[in-house]
Amino acid sequence: MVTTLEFRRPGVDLRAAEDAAADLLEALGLDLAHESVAATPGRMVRALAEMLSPTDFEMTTFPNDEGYDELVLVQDIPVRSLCQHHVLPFVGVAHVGYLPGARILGLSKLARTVEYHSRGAQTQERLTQRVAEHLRTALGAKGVGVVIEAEHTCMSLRGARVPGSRTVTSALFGRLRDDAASRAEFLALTRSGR
Ligand SMILES: Nc1nc2c(ncn2[C@@H]2O[C@H](COP(=O)(O)OP(=O)(O)OP(=O)(O)O)[C@@H](O)[C@H]2O)c(=O)[nH]1
Ligand SMILES: [Zn+2]
Repeated sequence: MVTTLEFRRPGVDLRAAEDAAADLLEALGLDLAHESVAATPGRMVRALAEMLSPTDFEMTTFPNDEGYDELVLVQDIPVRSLCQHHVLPFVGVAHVGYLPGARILGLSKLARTVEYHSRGAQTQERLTQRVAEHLRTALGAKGVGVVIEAEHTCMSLRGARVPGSRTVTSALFGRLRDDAASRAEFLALTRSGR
């Protein structure tokens, strides 16, 4: 099981959210009287609730019987999250790696950890740190590294309007932070798609 996310109150009231969404859209000048948009506040709330609700999972690990001591890296894990300032999506990829200790992690759990922490409204910086911290705590690895590259729609679709710009963040622990060769190898592998 995984830890509770920060910046989140317990309890979701979908009914209250739907009423508020209808008020919001009408206050912004949308006419919800027409049949084709009458259900829009409910859809909007369900879509947001889905993006804000993480799903728990088991962090399956296995004994590192062969003593594998090189980098394990999963590249291009999709990231979809919401920025906490505008509640607009930011979308991109994560590259997540670790140097195993006594145990290795089920590979899908790297992607599940990213997905778990992506559900919410946050900064990209905090998302990157949360994924790395989660893996560090759960795995007892000798090193953990996370790089996220994402486009923030609050920056590309409105405001500064800079489509195609990517924000790159990283969080490194242990040997991937402190050992120059391991750090360089990890960062070089995460740059291969850029
Ligand atoms: N550090 C950080 N900033 C973010 C993230 N997502 C959005 N922001 C920024 O949050 C800031 C909010 O700035 P404000 O000036 O309060 O909001 P705004 O008037 O909508 O700003 P503009 O986006 O520049 O139009 C903006 O600069 C966004 O680009 C993120 O993940 N990390
Ligand atoms: Zn934003």
